[in-house]
Amino acid sequence: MAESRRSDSAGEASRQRQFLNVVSRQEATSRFRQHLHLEPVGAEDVSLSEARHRVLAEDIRSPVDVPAFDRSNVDGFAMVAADTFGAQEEAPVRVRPAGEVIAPGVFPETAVRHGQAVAIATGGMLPRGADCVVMIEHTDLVEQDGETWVEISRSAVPGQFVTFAGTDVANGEAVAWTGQLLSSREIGVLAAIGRERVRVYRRPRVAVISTGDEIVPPGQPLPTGCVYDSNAAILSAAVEELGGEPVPHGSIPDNEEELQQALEKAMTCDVVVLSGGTSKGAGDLSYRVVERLGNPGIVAHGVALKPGKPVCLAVTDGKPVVILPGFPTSAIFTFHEFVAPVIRALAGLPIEERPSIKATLPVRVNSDRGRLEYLLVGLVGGGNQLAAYPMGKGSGSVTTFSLADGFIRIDEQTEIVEPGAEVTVTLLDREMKPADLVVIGSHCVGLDTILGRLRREGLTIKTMHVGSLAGLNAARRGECDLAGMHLLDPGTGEYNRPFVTDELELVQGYRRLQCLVFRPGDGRFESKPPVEAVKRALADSDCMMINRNSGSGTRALIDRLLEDAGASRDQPPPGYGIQAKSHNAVAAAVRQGRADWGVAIDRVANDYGLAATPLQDEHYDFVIPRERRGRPAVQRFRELLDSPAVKQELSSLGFRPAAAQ
Ligand SMILES: Nc1nc2c(c(=O)[nH]1)N[C@H]1C(S)=C(S)[C@@H](COP(=O)(O)OP(=O)(O)OC[C@H]3O[C@@H](n4cnc5c(N)ncnc54)[C@H](O)[C@@H]3O)O[C@H]1N2
Ligand code: MOO
Repeated sequence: MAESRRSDSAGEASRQRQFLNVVSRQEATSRFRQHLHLEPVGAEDVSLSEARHRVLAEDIRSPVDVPAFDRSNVDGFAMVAADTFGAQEEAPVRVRPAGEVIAPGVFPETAVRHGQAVAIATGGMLPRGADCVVMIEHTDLVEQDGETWVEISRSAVPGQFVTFAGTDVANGEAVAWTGQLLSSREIGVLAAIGRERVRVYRRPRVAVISTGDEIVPPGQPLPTGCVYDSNAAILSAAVEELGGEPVPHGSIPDNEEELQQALEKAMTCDVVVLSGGTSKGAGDLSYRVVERLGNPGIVAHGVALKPGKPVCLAVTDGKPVVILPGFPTSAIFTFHEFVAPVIRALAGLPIEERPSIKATLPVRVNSDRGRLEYLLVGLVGGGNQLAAYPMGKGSGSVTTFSLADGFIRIDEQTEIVEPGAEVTVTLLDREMKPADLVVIGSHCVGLDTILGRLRREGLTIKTMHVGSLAGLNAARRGECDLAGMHLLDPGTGEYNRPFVTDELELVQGYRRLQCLVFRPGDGRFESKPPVEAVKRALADSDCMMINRNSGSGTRALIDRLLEDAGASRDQPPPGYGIQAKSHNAVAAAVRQGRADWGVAIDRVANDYGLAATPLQDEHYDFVIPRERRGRPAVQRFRELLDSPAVKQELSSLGFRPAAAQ
């Protein structure tokens, strides 16, 4: 797959059309809406058992009273309240029992007169003449001179323990309205008024098409260079959430004919959503196929938005056809921006207003001039001290949208937003639930296992992987409960402790083994001490390294290793400029042959089937803001960290608990 794409595009690269005709978001929306009929696509009758998550297409009035009769709310005696006046424990009043016991569902035969009481069950129908019910606990049956009496030890008022007919729902009262999304709660009411079928809007059918030679359906092996089709899954699920019916059309390779056929089939749906191939690059075919649609066809291709610039909006005979950018964050964002409101309208749902919340941006953000930027953020902190952290994984990320709490807008004119700026965060969910434990900092699978245990204990945890230094700073500002870090102080050669300031407490975590990693069998490195191995690498002009980002502990280690091996600062070895941001990225590059050596922890090297020569222990510790030490989730974290079970689990993952030092 990857091969054929490469050779095709080599020929076509020079022929790609270069530019999109970028318009503003408002302009794109108005051009798009102008050609659409934003009305429900139709209605149908469904039974109540199929009605959940459907949108009502009728106002519903009750044809009955609920309850339909005056109902007793307790087990006891139905009687005339006036007969109980003055009754008390020491001076009960006596009435005569009438013969009947009124069970629910039975029409009472007895008419109650003054001086009488009829036994009645909860849910029973109040008999003629009675105006109250006295609970059985406040009565006693007594025999005197061969006669039975009911003694009443509490006085009652008229209406006591009775729900009169129509109190809950009156005959003719409206109980549900057109446009209402039916949940279990409304469905209960509809059943109570006797409805078995309801008229609901037909779900708009939304064709979902993925495009690209490299797109592989989940469940199949993933060839190198390919990606799993996540867009189809998230878009289909989002369509359902919006009241539509997703119609999957699979992923179509970069072949114009096949794409044309898929589009023709998809045209039976009410909305067509494609993803990928919307840029004007050589392999980008989607827009060329959509371009052939007429009346009017493409109304906007290129919107001054980030993410989402290459989104392509078309309408043909009133039917929306949208090509979303292939990058997952761009795809879902532009879907929510342009397509979701259309699906809601076609499904008969009202416009959705997302709630917003004020927060402070703790870090500097650079934005492109000329594009309205939607920056996804995670919120941490509490009360009126929320900090909005940019999620920062870019348009290609699949996790950003699922982890973010909301987004901020950076307008077209703004290039820099300074740290400390107050921002308005539009929330993705309707409410912000505070987590029991907020963890910011460097990511580690060892930490993941402890957090996994806390989650299983029912605690809610929010994690943000921003790196050691940003985590440390967040902890200093009190934005998190815990920050995982592995910072090497080049001056002292000590990990973490030199960075701990007064407001923080250092908690010993565990040790990870940093190694020189390379492919097994590479004679330049195998069985050689690290400095010797790197000397050989330096002597071989074909040998390519992979570096780490500056500021990381691993980078300090790499620089020291290169210095010890005599590398020139002015002429760093090939690959020094490539700065991967994680152990995994280093291992993947070496594994796939894009680099020959790098530095990573041994556990990751093992996972990627690489050989690893030990360099030194790295200390992965935690800092906790002192003011947060008393929080139950923090205490529980520390207990777990010290527990034999966790220590054993960490050892099995290749880490050494600090105490074992
Ligand atoms: N020279 C330029 N190149 C690009 C520009 C530009 O202005 N000039 N714009 C960039 C922007 S912004 C975006 S967004 C992307 C969108 O490109 P396409 O819509 O043509 O998407 P593809 O190239 O097909 O794919 C992009 C990316 O997304 C992955 N992808 C595609 N489909 C799926 C899927 N169903 N599930 C998961 N991932 C998917 C695909 O493999 C690519 O990695 O263009 C930039 N380029
Ligand atoms: O604008 Mo693209 O949609 O950033 O990734």
